[in-house]
Amino acid sequence: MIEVDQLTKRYGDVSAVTDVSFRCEPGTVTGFLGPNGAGKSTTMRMICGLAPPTSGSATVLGVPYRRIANPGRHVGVLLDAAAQHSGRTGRETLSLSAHVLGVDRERAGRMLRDVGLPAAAARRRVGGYSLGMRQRLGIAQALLGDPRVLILDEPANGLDPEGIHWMRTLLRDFADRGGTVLLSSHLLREVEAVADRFVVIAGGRIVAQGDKRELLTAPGGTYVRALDPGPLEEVLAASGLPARRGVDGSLTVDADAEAVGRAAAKAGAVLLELRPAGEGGLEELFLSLTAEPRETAP
Ligand SMILES: Nc1ncnc2c1ncn2[C@@H]1O[C@H](COP(=O)(O)OP(=O)(O)OP(=O)(O)O)[C@@H](O)[C@H]1O
Repeated sequence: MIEVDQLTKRYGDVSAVTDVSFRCEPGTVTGFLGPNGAGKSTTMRMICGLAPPTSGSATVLGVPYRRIANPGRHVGVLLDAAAQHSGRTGRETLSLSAHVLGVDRERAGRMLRDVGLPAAAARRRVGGYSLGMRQRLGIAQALLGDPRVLILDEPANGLDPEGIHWMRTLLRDFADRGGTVLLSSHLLREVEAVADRFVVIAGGRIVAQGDKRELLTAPGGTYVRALDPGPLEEVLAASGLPARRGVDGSLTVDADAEAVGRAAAKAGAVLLELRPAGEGGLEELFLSLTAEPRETAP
């Protein structure tokens, strides 16, 4: 279980994270999504005790992370795969972690094989690893202590398609055995395939969270994409039907298709798509929720 309660982090004048609250339950994978600079890493660092919050709190397994004795035996963390010591081999890296955690070295060897770093790869120095190999090593490290919770920041970065598939299966199995997973990723299709719940953050604030089914089947309304969205947006606004613009230029309108179609006809808009909102899966939801507010002409 992970509980995040009104976490806020400011760096001087920069509000990195503002009033963020969510829970991750055992037996579930929670996808933590947001555009670059949204506040995902900062939130995860606060959960893991690496950045003190300006206000608010976070607990893992009921206590602040820093109060967990030998945390690697309870919580597997992968925040920055590039941060590993480049002069050590993969095997040395994991043996050292096994020693720190009090895990037998045989398990370290097994973990390396399990994550796809067999003997030849494990004997090489980490400095010569590809990003995908570093991620695999980081995942082996996170799993080494047989934890009940996994906190992974962009674990699929740099993995090849086989690696991404492997990761998905691993996380699903982990959760199905009662584990708790919090996972951030830019790979929306992958998150959609594996996560049970989503937390979406933009500009440091939570813009949506909930069950996958609830979020992806939710809002109703109409999704419309026009060759030039500007005039349509103006007619919609003048008709009392304000639209949310996605970063792909689409508009989501709280109205039925007929009302939007009539507005489009009035605007003389050339439509490329007109359909119920929510059919475009996680990607569409993400784009509509995380679009930057548009600057209006003076
Ligand atoms: N140490 C720091 N000092 C100042 N500003 C910071 C610091 N760390 C993060 N920020 C700022 O906080 C905001 C959130 O950054 P964060 O790294 O948490 O975003 P993110 O969602 O993880 O982004 P990405 O997907 O690009 O990794 C950004 O505006 C970032 O510039």
